[in-house]
Amino acid sequence: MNIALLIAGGAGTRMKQDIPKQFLTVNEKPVIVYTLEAFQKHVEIDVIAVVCLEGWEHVLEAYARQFNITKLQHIFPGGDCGQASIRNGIYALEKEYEKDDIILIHDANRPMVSADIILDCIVKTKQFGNAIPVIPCAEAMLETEDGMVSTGSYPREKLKRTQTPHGFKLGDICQLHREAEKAGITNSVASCTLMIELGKQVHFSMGSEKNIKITTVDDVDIFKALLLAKRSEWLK
Ligand SMILES: C[C@](O)(CO)[C@H](O)COP(=O)(O)O
Repeated sequence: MNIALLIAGGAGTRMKQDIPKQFLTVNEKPVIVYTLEAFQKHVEIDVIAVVCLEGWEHVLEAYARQFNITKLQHIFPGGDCGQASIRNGIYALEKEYEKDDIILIHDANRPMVSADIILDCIVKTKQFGNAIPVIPCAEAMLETEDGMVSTGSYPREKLKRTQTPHGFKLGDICQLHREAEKAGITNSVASCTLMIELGKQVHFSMGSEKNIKITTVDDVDIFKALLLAKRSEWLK
């Protein structure tokens, strides 16, 4: 069984909009619906669950009905940070599914995730026990203490930019979060950073520059351009 867990618990403060970024409508469709559709259409995905921002559950249910997202079977409450939201989702799923089931934890605001990225993540998770899609760093990477001036640089060949979905066995990711609770780690940026903070290794799967995370208003423009490019490809 392969389960997609979409994380839609964030209020989207970096976007400076009243509507959380995952519920913003772009070209007449909410961002989260594009993301749901990517997993709905994927033959390898059996079930979709969403960790949802409080107060938006009914909106999500209505969208699922309107856009025929039949694989959406669970909606769980969000937490006060990403780590807490993921923990809520996986602990709830643990009660219903097997330890060896594969879970793909995905940002609800990454609507351009492709079928190939999802498939490669599943294949690598089966092979290595976990998989994190990555892309190279194309720019020079500088360090700073205050965000104003540089304090050093970092070799970009040694860096990878991480994306989602993050693939795990359900039992392993629950175990990781229990270890984090014991160690007092409460606000790791992502499951991959939590793995590393707890001394474990993550394996890489295929990412893409097109698998964007909609965080700022600029990202919405990039998303619109990518949608247009996809549409022109279909029309060819
Ligand atoms: C998980 C993630 O997408 C990996 O790049 C990223 O860390 C999520 O960050 P956010 O702060 O929850 O948007």
